[in-house]
Amino acid sequence: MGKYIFIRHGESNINVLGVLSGDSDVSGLTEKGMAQARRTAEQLSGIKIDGIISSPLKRAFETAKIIGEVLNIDVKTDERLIEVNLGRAKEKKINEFTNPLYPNSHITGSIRNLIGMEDWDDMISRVKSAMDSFNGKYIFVSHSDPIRAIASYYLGWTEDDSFGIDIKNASMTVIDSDKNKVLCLGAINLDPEIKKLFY
Ligand SMILES: O=C(O)[C@H](O)COP(=O)(O)O
Repeated sequence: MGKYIFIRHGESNINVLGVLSGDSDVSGLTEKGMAQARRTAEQLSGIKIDGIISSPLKRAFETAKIIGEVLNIDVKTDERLIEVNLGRAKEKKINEFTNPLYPNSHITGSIRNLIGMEDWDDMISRVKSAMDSFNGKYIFVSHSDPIRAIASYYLGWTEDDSFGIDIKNASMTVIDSDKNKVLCLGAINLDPEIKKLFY
């Protein structure tokens, strides 16, 4: 356990198509996604951490490599940080599965089982397992759903409670698991008071 800076990868080619990625690995970063990753790396310059752990998917690993180059830290990958398994929704248009009253939103729990999507609690368990394996101060580069899920867990929220959370590309969500606290959620500018915890 310790302090974790969860970073969603930068914008990917599939993100811009309005297509659900899931654990698909067909998509790397756009030029904008690379610029987002570089901007986030600059926010983090000067921190002292124990490592960078990344989802093995190309869009996340490319983001982690950009951050690692700026911070001069090698990147390790861990499958437990991979994006949610979307079942039959993988690589399909987002709005085929979201509530038609709320286009471009999240697939909600009731549909999860119907399409064979990974269970919300299972997703939380695997991210927590990764945190248990890396004790200290880490950057975890991951994806929209796992970050929203682990933040909701530490906020004491359900999946429905978190429906309004939109984890932006290359944004930072900082969790202090020793204190069971979410210090920031989807931030693109890191609060200096939070950054001090990583010196
Ligand atoms: O498309 C998806 O699976 C999610 O909505 C976003 O996934 P990503 O964070 O890997 O882009």
